[in-house]
Formats: sequence, C-alpha cells, structure tokens
Amino acid sequence: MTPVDDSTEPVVAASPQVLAGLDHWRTLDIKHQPTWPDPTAAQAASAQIATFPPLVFAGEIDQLRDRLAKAARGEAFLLQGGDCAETFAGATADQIRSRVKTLLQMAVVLTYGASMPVVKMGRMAGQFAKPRSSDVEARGEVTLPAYRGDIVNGYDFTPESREPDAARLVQGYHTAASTLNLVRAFTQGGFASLKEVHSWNRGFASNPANARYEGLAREIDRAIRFMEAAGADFDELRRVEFYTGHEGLLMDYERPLTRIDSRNGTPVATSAHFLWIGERTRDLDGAHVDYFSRIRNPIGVKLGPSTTPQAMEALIDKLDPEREPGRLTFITRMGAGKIRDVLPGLLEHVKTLDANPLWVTDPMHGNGVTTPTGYKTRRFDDIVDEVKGFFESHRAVGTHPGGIHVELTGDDVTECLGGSEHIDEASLATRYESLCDPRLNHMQSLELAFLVAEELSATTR
Ligand SMILES: O=C[C@H](O)[C@H](O)COP(=O)(O)O
Ligand SMILES: C=C(OP(=O)(O)O)C(=O)O
Ligand SMILES: [Mn+2]
Repeated sequence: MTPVDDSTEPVVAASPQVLAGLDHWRTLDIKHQPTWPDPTAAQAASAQIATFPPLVFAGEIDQLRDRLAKAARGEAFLLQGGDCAETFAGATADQIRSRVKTLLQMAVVLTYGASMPVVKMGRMAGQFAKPRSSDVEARGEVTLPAYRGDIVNGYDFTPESREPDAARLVQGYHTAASTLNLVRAFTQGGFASLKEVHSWNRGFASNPANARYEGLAREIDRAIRFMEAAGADFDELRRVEFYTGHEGLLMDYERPLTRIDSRNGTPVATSAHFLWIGERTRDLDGAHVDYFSRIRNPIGVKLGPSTTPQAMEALIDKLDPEREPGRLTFITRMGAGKIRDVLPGLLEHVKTLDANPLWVTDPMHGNGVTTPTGYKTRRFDDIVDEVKGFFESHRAVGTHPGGIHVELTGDDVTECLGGSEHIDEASLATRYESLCDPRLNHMQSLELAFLVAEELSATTR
C-alpha cells in the first residue's frame, strides 16, 4: 500500500495481523452495500482506487484528533455541515464556494458570539453513499432500485440509471479529489481570511439573517482594525483549518483508501479526515464497527433515540478502548420530541465511565416528515427545538455540548419548512434540489448559527 505521510522518519510496516484485521469486516454481517451487477468490475474499481494517492494525510488527521479532544473538554466547538448526498454534478466551483462560505459565516457567528474556537468540517468531498430505508422505490406502477448516492447509481428513474455501476467508485474518488482541491484553495489561499468576513456575505440574497451577519462582520472589522493599529499581525489568520468528513458506508470505496501510516505502522482512512458510522450500520458485531475499530482516525457514531446506555458503553469499549482524547464523537440524532428523555441518561452513564467522547447534535435526522404531496422535509422549529434540548441536557448533567452536525447548502433552496422566510408546504416545490434529505438553505443555516451561539454562550458563561 502507498504510504500516507511524507515523514522522513523510518518506515514502520504494518504487522501481518494488522493487515489481516483490516479485512476482517468481510467475514461479518454488513448492511447498506449495493449489489453490484458485475462484482468483478467492482473489485477492479477498488483495486484501481488502491493505487491512487491518499486524499488526506496522517498529520492532518492527528491535528484534527487534537482539536476534537479540545472540543470534548469544552474548549472548542465542532461545526459539521454539508449536503445529505453530494452529487457529481454539484461539484462545481460555485456550489462548493457557496457551501464553504456558508460554513465560514456560521463559524464566525459561533466564534464571535460564543468566544469559542470552532473546528470547521465539511460534509464534503466524499459524502456520496446513502443508506436507504427501502431497497426499492416505486413510482406508480414502476418499481426500481432505490437511489443509493452518486457513487453507486444514478438518480434518474430509469432501470439503466438505477442499476449500480462500479465505474462510479472511481468517479467518486476523482470528484472528491477535485472538491477537496478547491476547498483547500479557498481555505488556504486567503479567501478564508477574517479580513474577508464581509465578502463571504456577498452573492447571497439579502434577508434578515444576512443583515444580522453584516452587523457582526462590521464589529469584527472594527476589532481587526483596532488590533492591527495596536501592532497585531493578521497575516497569520489568512489560512483556516478546514477538515472533511462523511459517513464511512461504502466499503468498496473506504477499504482501498485505507493506508498505513509509515511513522507507526497503523492503518488510517484517507478518504477524509473524519468518518462516522451511521445510525443504520452501528451494530456492535457488524462489519462497519469492526472496520472503524481498526483505523486511527477520529471517528463518529450516530446515536438515535433507541440507544441504551449499555449499547453506548459497548461502542465506547470497542471503538475507543484506550480512551484516547479526540478519538470518539457521538453524534446524537434523537428527534425534538425525544432528546430530553433519552440524552440525559446517556450523558449520566458516560460520567460513570472513564470515557470522554465528544458530544455533537445532529438536529436533522430525527425530525424528518413527509408532506401529503410527497416532499421529505423538516420543520426549522423542530431543528431549533432539538438543538435547545441538546444544550439543556448537557447543562442539566454538567457535560459539554461540543458541536453541531447539519445538512445544509449555500443555495437558496426550499427544502426545510419555516425559518424567518416562512417556507411553507406550497413553496417546497419552488426549489427542492436535494436528492435525499432536505437541507437548511443559506439563510436558515445562518439563523441556526446565531441560535447556537446564544445557547453556547449561555452554557459557557
Ligand atoms: O441521510 C440519511 C438517510 O440516508 C436518509 O434519511 C434515508 O432516507 P429514506 O428513509 O428516504 O431512505
Ligand atoms: C444517513 C445519515 O444519518 P443517520 O445515520 O443519522 O440516519 C446522514 O447523516 O445522512
Ligand atoms: Mn441525510
């Protein structure tokens, strides 16, 4: 396997046991994988990906682990956001730029509002594979395989498009690489400098959240001018750390991108800095948990409302046996009506263990509803309510609310109901573009950031 770092330290090979362990998941029960019509083509695609360079590097992954350890201690806050399902066609400069700008704006609102360092992470450059409730989708008389994300099959409702196509695995890698390239350019090349805080707001339709943001940007500008006059060097702030993460679902993609860190002989996933296990694939004895237990990256696990304290403890034991700071993040997605009943019990139980996971709220996935006209949507009020329940639970138990994980886009889509634009059921049809779950639009994302900043500063005060 190609090494994953550029260190000049001696190369440490992985032991035969470690290498064999990386394929142990193949012997276990596995869910939500496509049935490739041509398994040989899928094997060939995986073998080809195994020869491609890693997308991220071990040193960056180590750095992220440190940052997440700080967030778990209450000294930083994680912001994770992006599409439910990235598409190949959506990997355009405009769309990537507007998602990055939205995340930078949200991060500034959080940093300034709560005086807290924000770890920025896109659900980007690899969020291509989707678990689905049903293997098939029926429209009228016609039933076809469900859309499982662009890395598996096409969204068009035809038998040809819905057939899984292994060539998409390779296209997924290249799309991730070009997305990441642009994200790195935006975040390292000066565009993400705090001096650009106003320009991130440009190009978005004016609305109340933007106006509130402008006010904050003016304050930041004044503070920068003052600090510069006082001799501070803001060139240091030209670059921001920006990490990538996605659900580590599709093993024919993840396994060939798993490489050995030659500084220490340990395996790392190099498809992204951070991977998480979804709510539907977190079985303790299943393939995904086994694979994740063997990679060194910081990892997440989604926890839905049925999670028991015992199930959570077993996940900690299996995925973070060394209790390593920053290793394990729990992303709770309980639903607004359930979070206050379920989360406090999990938090209380963690306090009795010697573990310190990072707690992040995903206020999206427990709050899905389908309209009579068939749109999958979420109410902004429910999303806000779950976020509030998350902060309340942590305040009550005395643990750290460490981050937020949202499905969003920088575009003015109409996918989630409510927000101060009052998107209603009738307007969903105006601009519903998601191929899977409904995302917050630019304005709803900013509104949510202001709300989280208030909650966070109330918690840290
Ligand atoms: O993003 C999460 C899941 O893939 C998604 O919610 C599944 O949606 P479905 O219930 O329409 O299959
Ligand atoms: C599949 C997802 O979520 P969950 O595993 O929480 O259902 C997702 O994050 O898109
Ligand atoms: Mn989703």
